[in-house]
Amino acid sequence: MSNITVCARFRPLSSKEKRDHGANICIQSVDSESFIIKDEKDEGFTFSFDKVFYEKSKQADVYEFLVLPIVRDSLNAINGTIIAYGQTGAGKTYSMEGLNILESDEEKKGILPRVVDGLFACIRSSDESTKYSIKLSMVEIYMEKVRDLFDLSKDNIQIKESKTQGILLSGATEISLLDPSEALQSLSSGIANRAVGETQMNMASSRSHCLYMFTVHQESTIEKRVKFGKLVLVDLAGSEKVEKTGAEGRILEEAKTINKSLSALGNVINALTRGSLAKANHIPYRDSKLTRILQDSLGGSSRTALLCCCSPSPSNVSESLSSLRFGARAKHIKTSPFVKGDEEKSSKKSEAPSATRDHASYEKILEKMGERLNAEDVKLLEELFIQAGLFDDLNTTEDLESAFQDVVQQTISSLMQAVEELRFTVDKLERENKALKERLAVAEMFNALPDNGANSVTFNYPAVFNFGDSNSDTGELVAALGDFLDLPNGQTYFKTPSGRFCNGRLIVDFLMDAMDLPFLNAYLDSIGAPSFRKGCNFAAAGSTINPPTAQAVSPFPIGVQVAQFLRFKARVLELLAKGNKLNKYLPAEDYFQKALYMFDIGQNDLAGSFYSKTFDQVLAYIPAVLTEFENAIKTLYDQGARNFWIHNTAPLGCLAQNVAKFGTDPSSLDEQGCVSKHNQAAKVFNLQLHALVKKWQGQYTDSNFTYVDIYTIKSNLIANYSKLGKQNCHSLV
Ligand SMILES: Nc1ncnc2c1ncn2[C@@H]1O[C@H](COP(=O)(O)OP(=O)(O)OP(=O)(O)O)[C@@H](O)[C@H]1O
Repeated sequence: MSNITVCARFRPLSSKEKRDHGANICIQSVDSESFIIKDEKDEGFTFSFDKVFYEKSKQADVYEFLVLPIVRDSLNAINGTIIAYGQTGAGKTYSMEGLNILESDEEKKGILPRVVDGLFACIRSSDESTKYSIKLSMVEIYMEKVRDLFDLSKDNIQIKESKTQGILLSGATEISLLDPSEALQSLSSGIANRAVGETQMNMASSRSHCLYMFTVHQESTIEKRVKFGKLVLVDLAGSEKVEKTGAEGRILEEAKTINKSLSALGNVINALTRGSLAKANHIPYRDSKLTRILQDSLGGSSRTALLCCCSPSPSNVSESLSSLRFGARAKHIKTSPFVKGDEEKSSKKSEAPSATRDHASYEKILEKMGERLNAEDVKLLEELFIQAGLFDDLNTTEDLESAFQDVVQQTISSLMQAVEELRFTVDKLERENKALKERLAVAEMFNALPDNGANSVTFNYPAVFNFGDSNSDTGELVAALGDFLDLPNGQTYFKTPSGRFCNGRLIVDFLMDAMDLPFLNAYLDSIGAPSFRKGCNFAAAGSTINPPTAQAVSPFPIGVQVAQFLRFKARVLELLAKGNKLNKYLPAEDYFQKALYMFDIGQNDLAGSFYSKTFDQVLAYIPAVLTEFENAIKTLYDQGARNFWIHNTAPLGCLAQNVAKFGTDPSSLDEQGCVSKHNQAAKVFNLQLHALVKKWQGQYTDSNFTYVDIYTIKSNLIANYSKLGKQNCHSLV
């Protein structure tokens, strides 16, 4: 007999997924039956199904391949079932119903309206000697209760089993369908009664399993024969992880019930796929209402099709993988003669009067189990039977065996689920632990500072003298080169290129704002009448601490910037002494002592060395860079500077140019996609710089040194880049 037909369907990316990950997808098509999916660790898994419907597939393709053959069979009295499986928002309802069940757009129509058209078309074209009638029932399984969607007062429909008709829903409303448009109206009113909740994953997420059951009744006037074909379409509730949806309270209970019934479906599929062991392998249909109703479809002689709906987005890859694995397992189910035997067994069971209970056999079995198990386990099993209410159902030795297997299976599956949940928790805790350790390291770094914390930072300086590179260059390099930057530099705040290598403001601009001081003018930008009253900026893009070498350029290394400062100071003092009328544009004499001296430099020393040095050589180079820094600080101190802010170096490995140059091998990248070695070098540099700042504070006791941990601030921005509306982290360094 044939296997279940299993297909995978990938919907197009949603707008949220596009916002979070751009156009990235985690699947790569191999052909119309196979594809490769890459998980979070970039490991690829190949899946093959009867057919794969990619993002551009049409609703009609899905119907024609997966459903139409089953619709045709149902008119030949062969039962058929079509199941849509997948995470919330993966496209199950879209595949089943289309955008709206009453949608007349031919392209977007889902499976259901096509089934309706298909059934009526087949009937119209059949020969006149056969009379057909179609009936429709619609139920949903919500919180393990079967509700009639055509009559909500029937909210706990019982599932029965008949020897001739198989599984039946006792008392469920059946509507006779006379034509396609009436059928669609009936479906639409049933759908409107579905329980829908709201989760973060999908605003209109269906929280129940919905079953559409068409019964095709046919009567041959020639053969005087009556036949039935049952066609069941199942739109399952979402298979997502509870943790991801942020479910709480009732929604959490719903999610747990959904997950339980879906894992029961998985267990039934697992048990069925064990093939020849089937005799010894009890199929736990009774573990959930869903599996009990689908008993005929999954294990009987009906034809079954499974559509695994998935998102192609990397953000949903673990859910997609679990849906695909479910589909891959289902592919191995064979409708086997054993299952028929099992059915017969079940029907015998329901017919057996309870008075014939065979307690002697029951005890005999327990005795037999005692030969294999110790007394404590036998006792435990007895208790489990009582808890599961199995005593009342135990009529024969076979019942007992089957109940025993049920209990064992249930215990195994709940243990497996517990292991899976524990694994997930361990993973989560490990991740949290790692993040906490990193935060702790940073906090320790800050605590070690003699003068740390926002409260101790004084924003009370008459002027600022700044030294640095492009991070704080407000026009120095552009003035030096006599060059202009084009837009987009300056476009978001200044509305014109401002000499900054930035679209808007730099950190130094925000700091000046916070200190109620005007933006700093570049030392060389002296055309017009720039005011240097509140300070001066010597930072120039591309500059380093160490002097340039044949391998590394540096427009104005820190030594030159300090020399420029000395010249600036001498000139100011000279002009002040002359009582020049332009003095109002110059700092007052005492400002040189009261001012804040800011430094944001060193990143180019590190990043530049990676072009000519090995990682170890870069690390070995750091002390020389810091010695040069120390000389600059000493010169300024000797000149009367007393307030110093030292910015450490940002995560260089996240700079776009470093990723492009040094990050082509994926193993060189960290979890954020940044070059690990560059970030490690920045951390080593920062640790040594931090120690040096502490040394200065001890050495220059009449001064204030503040170490500014820009690395951590930027790391946090990078880790949260998507929340800031950025497509990657590289624009944040
Ligand atoms: N193949 C597709 N083409 C275009 N849009 C799609 C496709 N599949 C799904 N969508 C859209 O994606 C969104 C989520 O799909 P849908 O509601 O079908 O998910 P679901 O799996 O049924 O979720 P739930 O389990 O919560 O019911 C909907 O807006 C739907 O219109």
